[in-house]
Amino acid sequence: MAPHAEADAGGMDGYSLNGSSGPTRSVDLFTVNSPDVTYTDAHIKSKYVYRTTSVTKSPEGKYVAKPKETTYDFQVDRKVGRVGMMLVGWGGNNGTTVTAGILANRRGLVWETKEGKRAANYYGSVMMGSTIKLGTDESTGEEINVPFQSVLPMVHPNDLVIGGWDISSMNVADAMDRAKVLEPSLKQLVRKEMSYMKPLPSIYYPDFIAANQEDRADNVLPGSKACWDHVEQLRKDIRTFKSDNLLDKVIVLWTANTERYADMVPGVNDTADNLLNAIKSGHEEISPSTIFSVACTLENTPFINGSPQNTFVPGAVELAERHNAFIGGDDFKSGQTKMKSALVDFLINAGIKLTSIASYNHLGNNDGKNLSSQKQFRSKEISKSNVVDDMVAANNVLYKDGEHPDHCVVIKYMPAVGDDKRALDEYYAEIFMGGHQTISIFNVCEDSLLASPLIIDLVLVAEMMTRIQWRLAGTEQYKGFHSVLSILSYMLKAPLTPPGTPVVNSLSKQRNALTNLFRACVGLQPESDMTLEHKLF
Ligand SMILES: NC(=O)c1ccc[n+]([C@@H]2O[C@H](COP(=O)([O-])OP(=O)(O)OC[C@H]3O[C@@H](n4cnc5c(N)ncnc54)[C@H](O)[C@@H]3O)[C@@H](O)[C@H]2O)c1
Ligand SMILES: O=P([O-])([O-])O[C@@H]1[C@@H](O)[C@H](O)[C@@H](O)[C@H](O)[C@@H]1O
Repeated sequence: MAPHAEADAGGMDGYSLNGSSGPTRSVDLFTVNSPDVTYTDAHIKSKYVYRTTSVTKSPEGKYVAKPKETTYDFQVDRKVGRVGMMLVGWGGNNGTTVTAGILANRRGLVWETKEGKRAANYYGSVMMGSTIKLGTDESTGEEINVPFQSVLPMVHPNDLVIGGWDISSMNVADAMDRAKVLEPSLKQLVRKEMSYMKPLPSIYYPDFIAANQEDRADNVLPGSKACWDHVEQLRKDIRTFKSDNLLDKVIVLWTANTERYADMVPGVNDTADNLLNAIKSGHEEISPSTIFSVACTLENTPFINGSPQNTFVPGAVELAERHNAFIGGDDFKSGQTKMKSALVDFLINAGIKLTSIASYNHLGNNDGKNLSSQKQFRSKEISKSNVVDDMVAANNVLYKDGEHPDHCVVIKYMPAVGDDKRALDEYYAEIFMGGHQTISIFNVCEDSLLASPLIIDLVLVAEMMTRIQWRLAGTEQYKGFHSVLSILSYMLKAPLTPPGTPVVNSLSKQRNALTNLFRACVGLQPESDMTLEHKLF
């Protein structure tokens, strides 16, 4: 097996060497009994009536709301196949942590901590750790909830074959030590397997990440700016990883350092053809993450950006659309911002006028070190700041056009705290009759233990989307979803959406979109939570 690929995990799938077992594989937990749903060995086929409300404005300025129905046919490929996950930045805190976590779950490991035994789990993964309401028990009326991962035939994270790249040559076990995230008692149980895992050399363009990262860069391909050889090498790496591990498909995910924003340069990154030509001519404004995006698109391999930089320049999006390749991003929504997108949703939808948000955090990991450089911080400041825009704009009762809460984002690098990020937030709001409400939050968490489950969710949902097709009822041709996977938004701070479509940051709306798409694929209507059955009798 190729050295960079995951060494033989040693453990057996789904069984434990220590008596516990990881999350069950909730396959075939339920079927839908409906004339609109057909199950074959190969597919789940559903007919779905999508109901929306279209609004127009009358000459008198009144809104006119009109119910609208569109009927779609969905088709889900039930064959999961062998799936690979290639991480860019595999040797980082997130990369090593998610790798150790998957190995520990695969083997159902249990380890000692000062608070006693701990068992492997997938807490923090919405797919593996949460449920959705299936319906109501016909006889008792109680809610029936099922694991999110059971709604559609998804790849189980325990089965992911892991590989990737890093500009640091350190093997993934030693890099796990460097990350200082996991308990020594756990690390010793996965160390041997991870010591065989060696990141592939990557592309390193110093100008895009902090200068303080240079001392890690001992595993780099020749060339310090864009060149076509880099695209071809990454494509070859993906093909080799796929063939060496007998994979049916690979998902590539960027969890490498935050890059500075790339300038938008007409004639360079504004169109697909210009971008391809700019790479061939070695233009200095093409970032490593955009090179990865182009390479993945040309290999028809989904590429997800877990960092805040503008990887998906217009040319990269157009290229993905041209090749019907999937892309998604940006920036894992892990802790402080996830909380913000829920709290702001609650406050504003409760009619409370949020007037200022002060978001401060400090952390001492390598991500924090990279973000201590202004240009890289600016990328993060943008993704952390825009998360309230849609919720504010949706409430014209509280906010006049253009009015919005004050919002500041501060990130400081404090080596002493390592990966244990401290997030301090103050939310200040106007309430009834001139009153004020101040909400202060102090949130301490190992940043990588929040981000790693999101990596799993992003890979699982992106892989699932490669097996879902749709057509308008009555037409012949099924096709895939738009190249830009906005359905991934729940896991991301700055959701990338198809050009010209709105960005939704509200955490509840994002989760509803994910839930209801999965329900639609098995012919179920959205859960309205009206529970009329408990009100009309
Ligand atoms: N909670 C979180 O951890 C969180 C949340 C949101 C976003 N992020 C983002 O995820 C990314 C990774 O976070 P982390 O804590 O793992 O950081 P990290 O610094 O520990 O890991 C990044 C890794 O990327 C490698 N790298 C840098 N440039 C590379 C390149 N061109 N090719 C391949 N490897 C490269 C580095 O050597 C390092 O090992 C950062 O951009 C961070 O902002 C993290
Ligand atoms: O917790 P969150 O708001 O999603 O975002 C985190 C920031 O608070 C932190 O400063 C940064 O280093 C992480 O990469 C991550 O982006």
